[in-house]
Amino acid sequence: MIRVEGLSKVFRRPRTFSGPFGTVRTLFTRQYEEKLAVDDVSFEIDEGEIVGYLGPNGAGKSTTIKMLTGILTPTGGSIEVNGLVPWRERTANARNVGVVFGQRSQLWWDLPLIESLRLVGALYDVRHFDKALSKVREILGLDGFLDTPVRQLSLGQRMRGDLAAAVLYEPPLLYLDEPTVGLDVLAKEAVREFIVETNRSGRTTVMLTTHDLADVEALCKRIILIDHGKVLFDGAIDALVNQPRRLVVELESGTRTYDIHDDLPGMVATIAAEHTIRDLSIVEPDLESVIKGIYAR
Ligand SMILES: Nc1ncnc2c1ncn2[C@@H]1O[C@H](COP(=O)(O)OP(=O)(O)OP(=O)(O)O)[C@@H](O)[C@H]1O
Repeated sequence: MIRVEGLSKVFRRPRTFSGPFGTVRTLFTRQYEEKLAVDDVSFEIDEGEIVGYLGPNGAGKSTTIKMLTGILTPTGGSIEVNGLVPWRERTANARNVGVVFGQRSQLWWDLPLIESLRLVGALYDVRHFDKALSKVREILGLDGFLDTPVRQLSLGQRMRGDLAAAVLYEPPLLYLDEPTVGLDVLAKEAVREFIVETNRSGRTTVMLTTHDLADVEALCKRIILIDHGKVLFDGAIDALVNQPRRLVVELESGTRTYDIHDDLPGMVATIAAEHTIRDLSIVEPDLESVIKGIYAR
């Protein structure tokens, strides 16, 4: 479904100067600095998968997604989405993908939600609009606010409207960039349920970017972790979390950690024979600490 190989993106921006006459220098020197936002990234995503594409702020996630949608042209490497090269066949590619950017709406701000959805329907040539709408309005619970202008919607309502617009034309692939950002727990739950249902009923492939690891635990079997534009991990979450528990001991010389395999009392006895143990604790491998550990490597 998605094949990415050796993908890179370099942004070139004018070098800015601070201090007295900084603005004038910026305007006249014409020096540029380069930022390698995505650096030799490769992965494949199969039909029907839900993959979490995770990384700290500035890691290169949105830049990758923008290249996958065709908004940005890569500096190097190749991308194929459903047999198409996104930036060359941008319109055809757009029909294959639904996109939600949680931080900003794709809807028309001044139009009532229903009008925005009608426009999406017309743009994407949705033949049986009423049928398509009735499917999403029920599952996303749009009824109370279909006639409200988008600018007056609460964040949770707006997100549901954006999700509706993204799936109205039944694309086989969804890119969701922080779809639960800023939502309360119930609204997050509703969005997650919608994603699961869309993936299950239509075999829709989902690539999800989020900082909320509860989203990841609820939705993804596989994650791709990136930082500084590079892939640090690509694999099953189970493999990450099914790591041994860790024993953390406070010794006089400082803190040490050990993987716990089987004989915990024996391990403690061995350590105690050589050191004075001040305190000890056992740490379960949760996703957050495992991911933090990978970033820190
Ligand atoms: N249009 C641009 N021009 C110059 N630099 C850019 C541009 N867009 C992104 N960058 C830089 O590229 C890097 C990657 O940015 P990107 O938005 O892909 O990160 P991200 O992983 O999505 O981060 P976040 O979690 O904060 O959204 C950052 O250092 C960012 O400043």
